[in-house]
Amino acid sequence: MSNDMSAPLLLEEEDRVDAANVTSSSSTVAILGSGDFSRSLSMRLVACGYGVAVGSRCVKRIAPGLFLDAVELSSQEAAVAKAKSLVFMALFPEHYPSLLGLRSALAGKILVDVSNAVEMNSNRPSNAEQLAEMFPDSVVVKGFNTISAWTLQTGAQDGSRQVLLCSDSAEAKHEVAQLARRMGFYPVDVGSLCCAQELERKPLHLFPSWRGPVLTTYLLFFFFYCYGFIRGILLPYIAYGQNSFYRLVFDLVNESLPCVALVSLALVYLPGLFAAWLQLWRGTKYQRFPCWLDAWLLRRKQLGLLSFLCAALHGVYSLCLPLRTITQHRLINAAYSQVKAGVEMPWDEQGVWRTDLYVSSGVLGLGILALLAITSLPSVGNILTWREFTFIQSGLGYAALTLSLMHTLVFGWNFAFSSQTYPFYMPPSYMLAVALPCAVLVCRCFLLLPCVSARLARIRRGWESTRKCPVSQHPRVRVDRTGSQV
Ligand SMILES: NC(=O)C1=CN([C@@H]2O[C@H](COP(=O)(O)OP(=O)(O)OC[C@H]3O[C@@H](n4cnc5c(N)ncnc54)[C@H](OP(=O)(O)O)[C@@H]3O)[C@@H](O)[C@H]2O)C=CC1
Ligand SMILES: [Fe+3]
Repeated sequence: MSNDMSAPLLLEEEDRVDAANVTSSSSTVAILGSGDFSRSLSMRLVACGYGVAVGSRCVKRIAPGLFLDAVELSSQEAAVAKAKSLVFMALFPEHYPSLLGLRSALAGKILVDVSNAVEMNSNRPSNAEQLAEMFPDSVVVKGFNTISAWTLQTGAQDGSRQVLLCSDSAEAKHEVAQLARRMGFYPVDVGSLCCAQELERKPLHLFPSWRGPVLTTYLLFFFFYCYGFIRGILLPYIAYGQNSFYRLVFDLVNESLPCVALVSLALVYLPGLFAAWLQLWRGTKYQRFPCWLDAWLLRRKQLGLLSFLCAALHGVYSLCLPLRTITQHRLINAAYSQVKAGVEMPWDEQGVWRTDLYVSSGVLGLGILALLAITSLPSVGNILTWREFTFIQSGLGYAALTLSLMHTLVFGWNFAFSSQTYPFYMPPSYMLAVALPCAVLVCRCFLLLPCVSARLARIRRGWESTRKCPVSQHPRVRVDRTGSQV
């Protein structure tokens, strides 16, 4: 039995056929404990046609109307006796020892452990393994712990629909999977009971894969905002006494957002380039990447989505520009001055081109980023072939990076022509922000050179292996005694 958490297996469709054979009379399920989880689970089970017997230490204490009428409320012993085979342990693991008296009654039954861990780094065995040790004549299945009582009540329309299951008994797992499927969930087999620890810790994680990307985005924003403030507001104030602190709330945020979007988009493609360079340098793909590179490669989707968020916010901010008092003030003043002086604004052919190029590249870049974000959704990505997915995420991703870079460069160029207002100020953060994307695009172009890309393709197909990984250690290539490949 596998204990590989990285390759969960969706339990087979055949369960559906078995599920259809379940009748309420033959399939009473017992639930020990009469708390929140028990109440929600019993509601769901009754709705799905199961008979339910809830076992409580004191039935009289259960408030009337708390459970559906169809649910049989009884003592723990009576509930266990009514169960055909499944017994849900809807109580906290510290209370498991109080059930030791039911050991013989529970023998041969499947105990479903729904409990969760309370701390991340405990050295103790999982709750499910402890339960299995306490009841050696029963079979323990870990599952349903990642499903909230609320999701159980609403019938899997809200919240996660996956029920992760693990057990040392394939038959027991199959039976619980069948029940989960009938309740409208997707059972996912994650292996044997030694995976229970990982399952129990799952509810303790809060967006684990987003922590690094969110922190990176936040630090980038902080950096660009501070840099823009010092160069664009503080220095002009010190040097020329020019008070432009009003720019802190809108302009500076709107200038920092595209910088963050551009740099984080470059950070999405940078680890792929590092990986390619590393493979070229090592001359083999049969060596693991350093841990930091592995972690970075795994966070590309999150970085890309955050880049899209910043770009979208920049788009919204830019659309709101005409609503600002300062914009209206400047426009009306300029028009008034021109009318007063009797001069007409000359047609600036180059300026028109620049602005159109700037707006158009920005809109196209944002559009492609939106497409990338949509295809990164599992439901959309699942219907694409690997080739289609790579084309969109890599091919179109580089197109989005190029367009965003062009948008920023043209903006800088535009600004250079209107810099009279801020003699000290040329959007400095923009100049910094374009450096990394430029480097990424240049490296990518180098990898596209025919000789380099052909060598990389040979390495990635496993045809080439050089000095860094001796041929004899190569997993796919064997050498005979004379040293030639066979
Ligand atoms: N609530 C949720 O959304 C989720 C809960 N879970 C898990 O489900 C389990 C139950 O959670 P929940 O229903 O919320 O908890 P509650 O506190 O609401 O209910 C716990 C029940 O345990 C029973 N119990 C049995 N023996 C004892 C004892 N010695 N001392 C105290 N109580 C005892 C009690 O029922 P009685 O008095 O009738 O015997 C009590 O109602 C936990 O392990 C939890 O981690 C998992 C996922 C989600
Ligand atoms: Fe812009």
